[in-house]
Order: sequence, then C-alpha cells, then structure tokens
Amino acid sequence: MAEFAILTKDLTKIYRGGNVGIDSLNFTVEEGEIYGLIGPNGSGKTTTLRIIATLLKPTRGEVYVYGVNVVKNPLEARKLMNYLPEEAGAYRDLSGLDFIRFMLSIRFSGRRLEEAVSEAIEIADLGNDLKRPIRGYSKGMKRILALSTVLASHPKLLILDEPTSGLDVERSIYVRKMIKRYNKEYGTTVLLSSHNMLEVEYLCGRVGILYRGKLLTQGTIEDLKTKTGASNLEEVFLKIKGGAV
Ligand SMILES: Nc1ncnc2c1ncn2[C@@H]1O[C@H](COP(=O)(O)OP(=O)(O)OP(=O)(O)O)[C@@H](O)[C@H]1O
Repeated sequence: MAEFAILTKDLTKIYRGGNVGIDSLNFTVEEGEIYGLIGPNGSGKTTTLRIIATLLKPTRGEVYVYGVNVVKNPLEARKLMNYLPEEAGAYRDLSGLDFIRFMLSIRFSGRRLEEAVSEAIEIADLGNDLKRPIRGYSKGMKRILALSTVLASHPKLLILDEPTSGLDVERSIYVRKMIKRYNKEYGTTVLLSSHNMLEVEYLCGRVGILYRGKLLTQGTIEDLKTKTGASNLEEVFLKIKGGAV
C-alpha cells in the first residue's frame, strides 16, 4: 500500500472549556501534492495544522506523517516536516540574518548549514534589511523571513498556515511561485490553509472544506466544481457550506 504523506483517523480536538476545535477528521494527503484546507474563521484549520505539526495534542484520533505516528513519536515526525505558523515567532532582538542562521542550525551544521543559510537569504530577498533587528521589520518582512527558513530547511512535508497573510500583492505572487517551485523541483508535499480562494485554485491539487470542525468534503478543485455546478472555488465553498447549515 502506498504510504501517505499525511493520514488522519478520527482526529478530534476538544479544547478545555468544551470548545470543539475539530471533530472526527479523516483525510489523507498524498506524497508530492499540494493540499489546501479551506473554511470560515474558527472552522478548525489552525487546530488541524498544529496537531499535525506536533504542537498540539489531539483529544482523540491518530495522525501519521509518512507513516510516523506524530503523537507517539513527535521527535521523529518533526524531522520530516516544517511548519509556518499563522503568527510567526518574533525573536525581536535578533537580526534577520541571525534569525535565519539560528533557525537553520536546529537542523543543519557545517557546509550544509552554510548552503541552507545562503538559500534562505536568497529567498527572503531582504537585502541590507537582513542586518537590522527584526523588531524594526514590517509584518510582511517577518513573514517572508520565517518562510525563507522554512523553505530552505527542505522538509519532506511543508505545513503553511495562511502563507501569504499580511503580504503585499507582489510578495504574495512571489511566495506562491516559491511554494510551487519547491513542490515541483524537490517534490515537497505541502499542506496549507488559506482564505484566498484564488491562491488555493492556483496552488492546490486537492482541497478539504472544513466547517465547524468537520470535513464537509474533499477532492480536486475540478471535481468539486463539477459536483456543485460552480464556476470557481469561492462558489463551490458557498454552495457546500449552504448545504451544511
Ligand atoms: N486555545 C484555544 N482554546 C479554546 N478554543 C480554541 C482554542 N484555539 C481554537 N479554539 C476554537 O477551536 C475552533 C477552531 O479554531 P481554529 O483556530 O482551528 O480555526 P481556523 O479555521 O484556523 O480559524 P481562522 O480562519 O480564524 O484562523 C474555534 O471554535 C476556536 O474558537
């Protein structure tokens, strides 16, 4: 049987106080694909991504990343993936360059570290700003900096929570191209969440639609359009959500 990049079984998160984060999610992501999770605010996208990235424990259910159980073997699972959170961490007093080196030194050393640092510098494309402390960066600059280290770490699985949130039009286009490039050139599997349906249509082969913690449907964008008679993903989303209310 082919091994999935991600396999979830009845994945459920009930937060303290009883808030339902996600409810019995079953989905798979195949090796080498770009899979998008979409859904309204509070539908469970970040909860799902954080559990897969080993940052949050599920209440019940299982997740496997390339066959590794992420709850039982988080350290092994982390070697296979890297995660860009919705709000990337600050490290306000480091320069951009020191941040890149610090983040990549967690994974690499020696010559491989130097190569990865150079790669991240090229992706971030921040010029002399890289020498300045991060506290003076704009939101978009911090985002591109975080993304550069995540991409340059070459994980088998890249988990991106709203990758272009806060980025201007030009940088958003650039980031989407980078994600596509890493997927094509290095076969990186990508799981991302986004509210931007144009972005999802451009990037993703398949999508899963979340609503109130449940996966309403999943499939290729073309299949979902045909099934619902919609002409674009925004309409697909509204029609499927309408049926669920
Ligand atoms: N730390 C927490 N404690 C309690 N409830 C939480 C917590 N984090 C998330 N939730 C709840 O879990 C549900 C799913 O939230 P989540 O952040 O996963 O949604 P999301 O789809 O990523 O939303 P958005 O699009 O706004 O980022 C929501 O009802 C939210 O209120």
